[in-house]
Amino acid sequence: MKNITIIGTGAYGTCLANVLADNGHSVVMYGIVETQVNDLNINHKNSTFLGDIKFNQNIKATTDLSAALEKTDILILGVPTVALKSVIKDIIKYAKNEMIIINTAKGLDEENLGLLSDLIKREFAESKMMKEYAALYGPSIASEVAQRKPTALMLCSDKLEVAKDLAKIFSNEYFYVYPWNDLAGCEIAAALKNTVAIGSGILFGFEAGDNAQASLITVGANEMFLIGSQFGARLETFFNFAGLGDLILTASSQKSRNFTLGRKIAKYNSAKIAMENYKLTVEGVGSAKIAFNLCKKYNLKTSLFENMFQILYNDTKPIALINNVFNDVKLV
Ligand SMILES: NC(=O)C1=CN([C@@H]2O[C@H](COP(=O)(O)OP(=O)(O)OC[C@H]3O[C@@H](n4cnc5c(N)ncnc54)[C@H](OP(=O)(O)O)[C@@H]3O)[C@@H](O)[C@H]2O)C=CC1
Ligand SMILES: O=C(CO)COP(=O)(O)O
Repeated sequence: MKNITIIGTGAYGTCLANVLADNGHSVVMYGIVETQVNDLNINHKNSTFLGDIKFNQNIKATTDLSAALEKTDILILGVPTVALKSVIKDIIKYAKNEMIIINTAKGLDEENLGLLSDLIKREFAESKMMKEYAALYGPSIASEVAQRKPTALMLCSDKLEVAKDLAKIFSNEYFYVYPWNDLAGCEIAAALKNTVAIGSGILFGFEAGDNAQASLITVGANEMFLIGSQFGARLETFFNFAGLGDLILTASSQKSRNFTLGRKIAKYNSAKIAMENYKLTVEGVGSAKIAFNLCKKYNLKTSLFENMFQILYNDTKPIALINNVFNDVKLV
């Protein structure tokens, strides 16, 4: 049994804490909001993010990072991409021993137009506190995981043996975790599917039809691979749970925040107004900008990512997506 620390008391961190506590591990969550920490310790709930769902009573939560890192074997990063750098700096300050780091944030490194794994490895390098790096990706809406509904994912690490060992720690009768070693492919797929989901939500909001939505998801999958191949991503990854699975889920489920933002963009006929009115974590906005800049850097022609950038950052009317996205598509 492992000592596992989860950074962030948000939706995803909490549902993973539940899986790991169900598997008999010792789980401590670190959060910055005292009411959330108290809610977890006293009521075994996370009312802010997951309503009335009751969690495993063995989960402990704290606002004391030093205490949270007392005996950590495995550290799970459960905060959004924008918070990663500052969180890692704090972790290094209080870390007591070498840890396996598992990232769950679905994003990319905006500053260096690179992978989050490279950013995280770089941030930890000098401290020598990172024993191994891995990431958990796949179709896993937090509320469903929290309700112990069947979910299948990929545990990715450059080293397949490490991925196999970690997959066992997460796996149980409702959480099916498969080892995989194409980290670049999983990360690109995880980050970019969110932008595709916003686009799919826009089409849904405009009642463009199921044909259009399925076609948009297809364009998205092709362009995700095109961008991913610049990082050495493998085509197979775009068919596994981290690739196809998460793309289908996020680009079609009304439980997805990215898809929901897209619906609101259609409703308000403006991305700017929609974003002002929707304050939940939506990773696809940042990914759209990074994808656009990656395409410029590598001289790639994409239709969906170009249109999504214009809609999200230049207040182009969202109807442009329907008008433009199927013109001159490049398929793999
Ligand atoms: N929700 C889901 O279904 C899934 C999410 N993910 C990914 O997981 C990542 C986290 O998402 P999710 O849990 O949904 O996000 P939420 O918005 O639900 O929660 C984020 C949590 O991180 C906390 N946080 C933010 N900054 C810091 C910080 N500096 N130190 C400590 N805690 C901090 C937030 O605190 P505060 O409340 O104060 O903002 C909040 O508790 C995202 O990249 C997302 O894409 C992956 C799979 C599924
Ligand atoms: O990544 C997710 C499911 O796998 C969660 O999607 P949203 O962030 O769009 O809610």
